[in-house]
Amino acid sequence: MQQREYRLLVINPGSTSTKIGIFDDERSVFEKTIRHDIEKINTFEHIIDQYEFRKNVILETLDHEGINVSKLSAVVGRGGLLRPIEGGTYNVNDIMLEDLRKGYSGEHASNLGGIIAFEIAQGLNIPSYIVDPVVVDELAPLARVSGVPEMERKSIFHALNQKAVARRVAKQLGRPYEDLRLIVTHMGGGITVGVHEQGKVIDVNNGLHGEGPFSPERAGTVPVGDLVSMCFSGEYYADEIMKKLVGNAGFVGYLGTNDAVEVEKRIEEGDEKAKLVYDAMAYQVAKEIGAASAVLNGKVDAIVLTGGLAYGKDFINQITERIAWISDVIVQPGENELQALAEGGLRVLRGEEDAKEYPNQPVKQSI
Ligand SMILES: Nc1ncnc2c1ncn2[C@@H]1O[C@H](COP(=O)(O)OP(=O)(O)O)[C@@H](O)[C@H]1O
Ligand SMILES: CCCC(=O)OP(=O)(O)O
Repeated sequence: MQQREYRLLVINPGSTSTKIGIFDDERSVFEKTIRHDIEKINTFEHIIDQYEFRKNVILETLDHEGINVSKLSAVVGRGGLLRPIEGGTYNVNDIMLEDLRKGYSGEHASNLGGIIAFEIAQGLNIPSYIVDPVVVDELAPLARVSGVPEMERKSIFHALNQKAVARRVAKQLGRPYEDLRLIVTHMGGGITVGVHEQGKVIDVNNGLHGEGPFSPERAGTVPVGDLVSMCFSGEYYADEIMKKLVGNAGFVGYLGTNDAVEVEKRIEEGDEKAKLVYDAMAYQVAKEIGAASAVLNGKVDAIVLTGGLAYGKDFINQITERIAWISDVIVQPGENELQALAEGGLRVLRGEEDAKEYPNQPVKQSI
């Protein structure tokens, strides 16, 4: 049996699931995806209200598996809607906890990653970290301009998995990530299409607050005039509109489920509405990839399709049919987030990298 140096608990709260893993150094010894029903998630008014529920689910799962947390060296969580920052591994500190609790840049399940990691680690007197949070911001100045002076485009995306998968693909292609021009499309509860150039994500749709394709639970880009009318119809409070767009749109809005497997089952049973919505999501993803290819002047080394939805064969076929003319399409279903979290923590534990202190140098705005 190989001797381990470090044992890490890694925690990845997504919009539709909580994923956890135990890593002995780089080696995964336990992984579990705990899926959450939309009905259960909808019983909580705010993301922070899910704290006890998600933490208990994690602790119960570990207990059930007979995993003794007292042997851990560190806890690493996926982080959250903080201020825009550069990528890397960050210590969970007080300012970060405050920003995660209030949702500095909005509400998303990943806000809970740092908070739960901190709570578990504190009880054990070990460090807690977050790695490449969803607010990693490497946008080019051109990509920041929205067209409305009061609004700047923001970088909110699956930074952790997009970077991890891009590096994995670079390895497969035998080239440095920094030399490649990639379009990485993560398709999970949210969908983000990132333009990777010289090792940076220079443009990406804001996967949370209404940009890009609709997703299992989010609206993506919507007709703006109609949205303004809805906001001022007198029928909704602001937080109701936000929940409609983020959480209750996409599959959930049209079909009442965030589960693509369930949608595929309905299609097989002849449900035409399910088919139209599923096909429309594939269509919108392909359209966004087409737009991303224009950012790179059509010179694209590879298009990568990843995330839970990439397991859907028909979904991937539909997207590929529309984009294969642009470049090679590489499908990497699922995600590499647990491994990426573990590796980010290990780099710091081994002294290969210093943990960054939040909020170190917030990213500059362009105008
Ligand atoms: N085998 C599969 N075939 C099709 N879709 C799948 C499959 N497995 C998971 N999915 C879908 O992927 C989506 C979740 O993706 P995931 O990346 O796990 O999301 P998140 O991390 O945002 O919770 C769900 O809609 C789920 O139904
Ligand atoms: C907030 C962008 C990242 C995201 O959408 O994550 P999930 O797909 O896990 O909800």
